[in-house]
Amino acid sequence: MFDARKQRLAFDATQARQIADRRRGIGCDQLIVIEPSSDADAFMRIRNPDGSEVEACGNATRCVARLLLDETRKQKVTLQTVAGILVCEDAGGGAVTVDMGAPELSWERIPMAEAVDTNRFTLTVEGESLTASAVSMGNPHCVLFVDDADAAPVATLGPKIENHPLFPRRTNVEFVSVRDKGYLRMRVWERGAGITQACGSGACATAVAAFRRGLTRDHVEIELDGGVLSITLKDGHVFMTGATALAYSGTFAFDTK
Ligand SMILES: N[C@H](CCC[C@H](N)C(=O)O)C(=O)O
Repeated sequence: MFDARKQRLAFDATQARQIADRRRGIGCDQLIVIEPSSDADAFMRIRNPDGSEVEACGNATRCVARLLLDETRKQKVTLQTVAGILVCEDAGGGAVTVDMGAPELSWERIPMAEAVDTNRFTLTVEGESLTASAVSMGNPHCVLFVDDADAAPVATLGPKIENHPLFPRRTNVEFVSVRDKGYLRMRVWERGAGITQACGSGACATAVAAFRRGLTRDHVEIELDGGVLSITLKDGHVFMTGATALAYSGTFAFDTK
């Protein structure tokens, strides 16, 4: 995460790839640059390790919000992304609640390449028919409900679905098993990043997809490899709460020389 509010700092796709590449750079799932904003407390620019600039990153939103809440001592801050403005609130004990906005459920706005019922559609991958759901939280998500997420072929099936022709802007892929109506286990293959420990926007998309299928209630705990997120669906919005383990010694700026 680079704090560029005090100086004009920008990374192109090549530089983002170099920084995010674990073999040569800092190594990360997303590169986040905090920029000034005239419409919110800050602008958050999000790049995947492959250099692609994306619309949402739930976990980064919580981390940047933590930084701003600590710095401003406010109870609530706003963060602008290319997809809109998010309201983030101190949830106590170091946790942050983000209003991730309203999910997008129409196939055209996910986006998908053809008309499907995004609640339940068939995806054919190398001759195998899979049943899936699709949700956008600003970024696209393809959610598959499986018997055991821990046994799901995330590393082999994830990239095939990420790059499936049905998703013209690619997609994040969630493999989910239902423990009960209030608890889900989720693993993720992220667009432009691969397998990660957690995907906040993916957890939000999963909660929406599960609720639409009648598998869960409107509040659910989602267990990811990196920890548990609490998701609440209320008034058409998706609220995500989770603790932040932010290793930062105050704000810092990147030397652009
Ligand atoms: N790979 C995602 C962006 C980061 C999402 C994830 N890290 C999160 O916490 O939401 C995409 O291309 O849409």
